[in-house]
Amino acid sequence: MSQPATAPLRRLLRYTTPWRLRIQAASLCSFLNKLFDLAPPLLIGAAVDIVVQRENSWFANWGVVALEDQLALLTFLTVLIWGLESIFEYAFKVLWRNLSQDIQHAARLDAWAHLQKLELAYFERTHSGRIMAVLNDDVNQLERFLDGGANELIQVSTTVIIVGAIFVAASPTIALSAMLPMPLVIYGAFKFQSRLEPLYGEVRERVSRLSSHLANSLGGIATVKSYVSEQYEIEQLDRESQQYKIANAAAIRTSSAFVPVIRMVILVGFCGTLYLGGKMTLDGQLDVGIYSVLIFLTQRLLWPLTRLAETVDQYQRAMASTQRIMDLLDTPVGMVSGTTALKLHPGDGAVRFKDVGFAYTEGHPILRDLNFAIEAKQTVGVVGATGSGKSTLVKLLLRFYDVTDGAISVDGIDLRDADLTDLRRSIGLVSQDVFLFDGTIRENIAYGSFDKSDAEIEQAARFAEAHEFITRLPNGYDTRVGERGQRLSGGQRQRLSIARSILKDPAVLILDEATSAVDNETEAAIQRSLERVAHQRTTVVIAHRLSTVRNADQILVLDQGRLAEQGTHENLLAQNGVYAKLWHVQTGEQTTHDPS
Ligand SMILES: Nc1ncnc2c1ncn2[C@@H]1O[C@H](COP(=O)(O)OP(=O)(O)OP(=O)(O)O)[C@@H](O)[C@H]1O
Repeated sequence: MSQPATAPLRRLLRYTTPWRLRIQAASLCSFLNKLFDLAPPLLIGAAVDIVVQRENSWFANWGVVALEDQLALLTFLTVLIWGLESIFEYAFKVLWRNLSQDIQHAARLDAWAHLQKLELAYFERTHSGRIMAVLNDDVNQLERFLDGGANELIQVSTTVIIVGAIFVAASPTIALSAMLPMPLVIYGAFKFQSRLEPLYGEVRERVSRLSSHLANSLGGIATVKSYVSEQYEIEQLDRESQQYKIANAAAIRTSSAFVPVIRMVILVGFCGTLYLGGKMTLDGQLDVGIYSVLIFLTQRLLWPLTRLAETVDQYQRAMASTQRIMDLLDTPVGMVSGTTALKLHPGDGAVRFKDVGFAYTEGHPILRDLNFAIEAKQTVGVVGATGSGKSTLVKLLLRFYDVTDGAISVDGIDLRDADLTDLRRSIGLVSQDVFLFDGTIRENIAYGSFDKSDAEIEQAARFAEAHEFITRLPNGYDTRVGERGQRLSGGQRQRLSIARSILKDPAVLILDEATSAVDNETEAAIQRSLERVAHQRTTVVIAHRLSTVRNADQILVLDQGRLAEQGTHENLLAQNGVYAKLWHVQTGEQTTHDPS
């Protein structure tokens, strides 16, 4: 959720406070560079003045009477001014470019760091493409503006002020005619700006939809191919891309009109200077030197003002991007860590659910009145029909979400009071959806346990019965697994994920359908390694196949979010309820307790 719309420039200035001194230095260099850049017309005026007025020239009035000395002074001033102009040009370029690099780096990193703090629910309601658009496009847009646009803005303003001042000093009448169109130009620029703002907002929106679409389709490329939906996907992208094109076309139509309009308005001022100044010079009311200065300066005014459109344009885009970056940075963190340390070691980890209720959306409870306790080192099976809330229960234990009612505690500490990092470090999750990062096997096993040695990584792999297949791979532990581990089989991926959990050495291990997607042989191997790992820690096993949890210390049977039954396999069969029915369906067995 974004904060109330504060002006983006103000938000940018607040964000860039640490760089304020450097921004001021860069702005000063931009100003000084423009100041010296505007001096050559004055030098031309002085040259004309020397050759026309000779001993009555401006220089002569300052005490330099000899013509040769006047020319020498003019040459010296030219070298000095051009030298200073070059020095300040170098300085402002280096300063602005380095600033733009530092700020874009910080913005990207801050946004990424803030994203890491946001709760799972944020990612469920926000498209990944939209997030990527902020981290890439918006940050780059800001970088481009700081790289060139900020300097442009300062230099255009400097030009208008200095040229205006020279005109007023030279001849208020001509200044009036030259500057007459200026309010119109500035009004026009702001008018354009306000018209462009929503248009660019729309363009940004379309870009993010386009990225979302791409990210989504690429993620499901195997499904696209298996359903032969390539043409459909092309048409979908065509539609999104068309929308982007249309949004851009509207922005282009408006922004393109600016330069021609401005040029024609400035022409009025230029003609005024030419005609009025010429007439006054002919009448002897204006020095010929000053007349030439004014002519050249009007030219100097023309181009920066025609570029004003581009600059305003760039500014506008940068502000739209800033708004989105700042919105992301200001997104409140919905899941605040508690302060109680929770240093669990294998052998600890008694879990208690007390009157727990939970709803993803208000009014639609998924879990209701859950009451159960898991002793430390116990293995607990959680079973129930699809959609009964098994995975949700695990998500609550990891505190991906907070309970709506009741409380969950580990070793007597309410999860909401516990330090979140401690809590998640104490819990290992092996789920059906294994996620491997695009890196080596070694990096993937060590993910989250970055300080572990190669020997420990290998030992974890042996425990997970993964070592053998890893050593058969061309580069062993250094084999790259590809994006999302695509180059490995499902069973291999699952074994790596188990190795990762073993290396983490958590007090509480959660297996969410960990073996449901693998063949019998792999399942047996995985079961063996899991049993080895499970016996010394609290383990929660979610399974559809009841045989997986048959030996658990207790089994929780969920039915539409409620705890329908609870007990050991034998107890539950004896109860002849939901569990017993499921067992019969899965095994085809009748039990001695079955009265039918
Ligand atoms: N992020 C979510 N937002 C909204 N509803 C959700 C979310 N995740 C799950 N649900 C809903 O919660 C209910 C329980 O889902 P859950 O994944 O916990 O069931 P499950 O018992 O693990 O199912 P399965 O055995 O199919 O994995 C389902 O009705 C599901 O639609």
